[in-house]
Amino acid sequence: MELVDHLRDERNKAQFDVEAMKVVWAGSPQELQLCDRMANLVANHPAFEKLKRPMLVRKELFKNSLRKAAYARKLVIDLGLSEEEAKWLRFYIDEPTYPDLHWGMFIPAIEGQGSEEQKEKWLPLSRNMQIIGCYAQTEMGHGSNVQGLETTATFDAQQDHFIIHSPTLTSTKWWPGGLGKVSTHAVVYARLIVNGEFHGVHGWYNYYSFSFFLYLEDHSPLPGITVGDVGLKFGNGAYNTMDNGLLRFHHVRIPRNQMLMRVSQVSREGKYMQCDDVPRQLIYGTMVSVRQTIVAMVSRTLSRAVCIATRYSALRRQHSSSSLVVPCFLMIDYQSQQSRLFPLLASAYAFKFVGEWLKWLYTDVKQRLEANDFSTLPEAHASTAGLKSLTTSATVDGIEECMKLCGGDGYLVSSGLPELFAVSVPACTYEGDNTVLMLQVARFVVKTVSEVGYKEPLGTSSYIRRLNTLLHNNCLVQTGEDWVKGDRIVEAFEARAARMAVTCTQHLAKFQDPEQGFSELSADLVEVAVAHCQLIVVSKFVEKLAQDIPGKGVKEALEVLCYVYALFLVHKHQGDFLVTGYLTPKQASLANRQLRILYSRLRPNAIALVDAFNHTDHYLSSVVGRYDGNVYPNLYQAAFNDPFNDSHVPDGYHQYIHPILNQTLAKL
Ligand SMILES: CCCCCCCC/C=C\CCCCCCCC(=O)SCCNC(=O)CCNC(=O)[C@H](O)C(C)(C)COP(=O)(O)OP(=O)(O)OC[C@H]1O[C@@H](n2cnc3c(N)ncnc32)[C@H](O)[C@@H]1OP(=O)(O)O
Ligand SMILES: Cc1cc2nc3c(=O)[nH]c(=O)nc-3n(C[C@H](O)[C@H](O)[C@H](O)COP(=O)(O)OP(=O)(O)OC[C@H]3O[C@@H](n4cnc5c(N)ncnc54)[C@H](O)[C@@H]3O)c2cc1C
Repeated sequence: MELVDHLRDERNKAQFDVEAMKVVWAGSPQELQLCDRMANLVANHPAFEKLKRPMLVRKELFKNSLRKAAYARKLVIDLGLSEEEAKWLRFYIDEPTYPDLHWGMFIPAIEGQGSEEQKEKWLPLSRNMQIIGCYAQTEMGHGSNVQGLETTATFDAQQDHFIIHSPTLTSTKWWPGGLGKVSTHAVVYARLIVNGEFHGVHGWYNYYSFSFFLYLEDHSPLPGITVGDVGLKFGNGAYNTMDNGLLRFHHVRIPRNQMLMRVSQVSREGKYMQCDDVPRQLIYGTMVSVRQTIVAMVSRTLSRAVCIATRYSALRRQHSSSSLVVPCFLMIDYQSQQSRLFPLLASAYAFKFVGEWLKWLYTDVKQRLEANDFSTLPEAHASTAGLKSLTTSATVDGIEECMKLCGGDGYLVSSGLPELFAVSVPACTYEGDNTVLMLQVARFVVKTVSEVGYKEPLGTSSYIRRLNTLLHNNCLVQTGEDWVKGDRIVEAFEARAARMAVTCTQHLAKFQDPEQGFSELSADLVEVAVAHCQLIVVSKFVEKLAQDIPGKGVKEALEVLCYVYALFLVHKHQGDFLVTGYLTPKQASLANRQLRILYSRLRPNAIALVDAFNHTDHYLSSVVGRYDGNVYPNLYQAAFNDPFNDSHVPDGYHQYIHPILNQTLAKL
């Protein structure tokens, strides 16, 4: 049967080379080839079917996810896949499961915080999955406030042991992924007590289960340990494939050498030693690593939602305002639809490029940390925390908007959007609540501003070096066209960020107690941090455009996206730009007018731009976002694929509907 491409006319409108854009989106021809191979491996393997997921009850769902993880592991071994390939394989399976935490947090925690000897001993076991680990930091009473953790690790010099204990209910470890049912091991964060003295929170390599090797049938916990799952979470399917767990210790003994000893050590004699040249913040290092990974991945999540909403918008017709009878307008041709959709499309590209940059920054920091150079850690912390916060919040809001952009059909599970929303929304909380992370960025920015004159701002804060110019020179834009110049846009974002940061720093200086000031001004400080982070995203997009980008029309299409992203933000936050005095109302309205012109330039490329994401239909798992655009017959069929339609007479019909119809309710 011949396949009909319902989006062919839209595809023919493209003004750029889609294959070349695919390379830009993927990062390189090699990355494109790798992702394509892994995506198709998953799409073509029946083990990874996922459409029935939302219909399954938790126990079936969980078993199903274990089966998929086991198949994935088998494929990794059978096909001899590299760690990078295995990572993409897991990504395209598209189901949160214990390996995410094992590979994403447990192993990095040992790598970053273990001594050489510890790494030699535990890493091979972990990498071969002879043990499965998780990252147990959060407690029932303490998530954001890591210093407040209550679990204790008391050194017993006589037996050369640590005694791990949960002294209160609120000290129960609460939320760690993979902990509830699967892991055999955990990196546990606890307060160190040596000779009755507290030494802050540290990480311990700990085992809490009898089943050291997975093939043991008995998976009951060790004496003194209570472990379980925290319970059903938001959205059927979604994050319920993960066994987020709870864990309590009752005076559990572990050998002294299971304390992760890179940052500090306890000797056989019970002497606490902090390594002089290693900052304490390194125990937070795993979080920096995962926040970077989240930013590297988040653009794919947003691109998926945008791909679905763009394809459906380019197919579905609605009535024009002049004729309520003839359906003529494609949804995508409504200005109002474009003004909601195109900034999200531009954001997906913007987040991709900032993610690439952050990966570079993190790789550099990691190499420095290995060589005991900690100078760039604060910048890495602020950038990973801020960008994780900015991009996940925008992505989750974006998915919800895409759902609405598809009208009623977006709300159907078969659109793929509700599950995508449910699985993504905890990203605003896990790995650091987004507001708490923005407050960390604000601390960094305010500190940088306060130190001007005696400490040179570096990296992402180097614009603060030009504080005088940014505070006193106002915007030079006179026409709409003036707004589509990279350096002008970056300068506008720099001026806004600098002015907001200086105002907040001045307000803070009025408080005698800086912490009280910080607390009272926290809402403003979050806005300062957002301005700083948006500047990073915009400037990295502009820097990307300065590179050599091959392919017919590719650079031009990216330029439009970059300006859409930036001018959409200028419009959305015009209050900031106006209040700081950088823009006049006339300049702000020119930005908005230019934005509309950019939407019309983006319009013919819209479908090609989402095709360039190279998503398979399996990954999208969306009837309305199908590549071939053959939506309506499949939407109809999907309704009948729902087991609820197996019978015309649902359970309970005879019992509860007949009495109403027969007016025999008294018999109930
Ligand atoms: C939208 C869809 C996206 C999909 C993407 C899919 C990708 C998949 C990838 C992956 C799968 C992941 C699956 C989920 C996994 C979830 C796992 C978890 O959730 S693990 C728990 C995380 N828990 C937190 O994050 C707690 C947050 N709290 C904190 O980090 C701290 O407590 C903090 C920073 C809020 C406060 O720390 P203080 O109490 O020590 O206080 P202060 O004074 O603020 O900090 C002291 C100094 O330390 C620095 N600092 C703080 N954190 C740092 C860090 N991480 N690195 C370096 N320095 C740090 C600060 O800048 C400050 O420095 P100075 O003294 O000013 O120079
Ligand atoms: C799906 C999921 C997976 C997770 N996986 C893991 C894991 O593998 N390992 C692990 O250890 N943990 C994990 N967590 C826990 C997660 O890291 C915490 O939920 C997160 O750090 C936030 O902490 P909290 O839940 O205690 O929120 P809270 O800190 O109680 O925050 C609640 C509210 O208070 C506000 N708030 C808190 N502190 C401040 C402050 N100082 N200033 C201003 N406002 C503040 C926040 O903005 C938020 O609005 C996971 C959580 C989820 C949802």
